[in-house]
Amino acid sequence: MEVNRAYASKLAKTTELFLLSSQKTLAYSADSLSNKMQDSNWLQTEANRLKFQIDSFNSVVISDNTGLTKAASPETLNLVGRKLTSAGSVRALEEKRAFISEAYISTLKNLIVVLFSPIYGEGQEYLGFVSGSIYLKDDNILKELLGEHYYKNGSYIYVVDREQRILYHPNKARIGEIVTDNTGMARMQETKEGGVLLTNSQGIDMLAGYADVPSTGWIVVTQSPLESSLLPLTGIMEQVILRTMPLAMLAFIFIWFFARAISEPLQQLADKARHINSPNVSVDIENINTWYMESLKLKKALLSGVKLIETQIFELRKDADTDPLTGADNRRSLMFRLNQFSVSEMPFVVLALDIDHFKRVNDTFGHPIGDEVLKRMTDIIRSFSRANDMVARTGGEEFVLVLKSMDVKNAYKIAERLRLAVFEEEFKTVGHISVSIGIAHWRVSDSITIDETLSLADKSLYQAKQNGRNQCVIAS
Ligand SMILES: Nc1nc2c(ncn2[C@@H]2O[C@H](COP(=O)(O)OP(=O)(O)OP(=O)(O)O)[C@@H](O)[C@H]2O)c(=O)[nH]1
Repeated sequence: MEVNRAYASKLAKTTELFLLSSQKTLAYSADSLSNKMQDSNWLQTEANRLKFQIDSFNSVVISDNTGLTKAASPETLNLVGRKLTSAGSVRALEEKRAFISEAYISTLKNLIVVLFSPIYGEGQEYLGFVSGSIYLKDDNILKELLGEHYYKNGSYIYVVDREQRILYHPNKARIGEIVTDNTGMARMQETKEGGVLLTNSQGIDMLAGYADVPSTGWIVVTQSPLESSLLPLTGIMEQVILRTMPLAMLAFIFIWFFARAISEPLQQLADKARHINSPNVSVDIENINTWYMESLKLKKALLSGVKLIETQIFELRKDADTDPLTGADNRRSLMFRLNQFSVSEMPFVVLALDIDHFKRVNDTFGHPIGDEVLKRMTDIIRSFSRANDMVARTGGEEFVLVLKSMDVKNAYKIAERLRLAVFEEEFKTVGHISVSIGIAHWRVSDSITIDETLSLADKSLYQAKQNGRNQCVIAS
């Protein structure tokens, strides 16, 4: 755009110079004719000189103050003796001063621009004018200057006057046309010189540079298609992309690896956080490779969270499985373990134990003392259990001792020893008490359920109570 502006500016200045010097030539000639208006030979010679000495004008006319042609060159125009009625001539006679006309259609039907210079006599009386016409469509210096430019990339030059009439254009047919559909025209008329991105009458985007010719108000426009201006850039862009591609790929791969290395421990930690209740989650978290400080901090936070949860779960589980007074397992826990034994076909013996006349203990010594008896009783029963056996409190003063992998005979011996141990115990405040024990055996070969086994043990216990208490009874 700037290149176009500079070129348009140069052309506009050259045009201005040409017009001013042409006008000076006419003015000088007009001066020399002040006392020669009656000499038609002289006038014709002068007209020929102006026409043929330089190529500024396509025709030269010398008129008197009535518009009558006194001399015209080339003579083939046959204007001598004819009255001039064209717009320029009428204006020249009226204004009696030097000026450059707007473009108009001449008497001879040419599209012309005419330079007028008045002729004054020695007493300053108006005698007529000398005019030089430039035919916009024919050859002349101005056409050489403005009309002929050859570009390969679709650039071209045109000139418009104040009325936006085209004076020069590579397409001759358009000369004389008024431009109406050029989006940059208003701006050009307004600012006189500059650059503008416009859409021309063919709808093509153009980068235009423009400059005005001050003496005529013409605007010289040099414009190039936007697309052809950007075309080299596209090539450069392609080259830049091609050359930077390997580096960009390398950078991309590096970033990808690095991002993966960063995200991997986070991903794994998030995965473990999602399955926080799975077994061994702490070990899994511990094994995650947290190679940078932030992930390490996250791992530690997660581990302490897991530990807290595990502790709480352990506490809750313990609460759910144990009897709060004695710390023995409760009925829920008992059933769970017995079912486990049954599934794994592990034989066991159930001792259902009930304190005799416990109501009396409570009634005599009070409930808190009764509680102490229950706790001590638990300890005694526990002292008869082995590592994988189980002590459960199943009711107020009822207990169950489960003896794993044992036959009834041995179980009975243990039950008897337990009963005696209780009987011999000196309970604090209370003194001696006794227990009754019902014994039931479970084997997979007997095909009885856990509930049936417990029920059998209860029945035997009931039998022991019926038989007078402080004794052991084996289920039949
Ligand atoms: N101190 C205390 N007493 C309890 C608890 N749970 C139940 N008991 C009492 O245990 C007693 C059970 O009485 P009973 O079922 O009549 O049986 P018993 O007096 O032991 O008589 P037999 O079993 O027939 O020998 C009741 O007095 C209950 O209040 C407890 O947690 N603490």
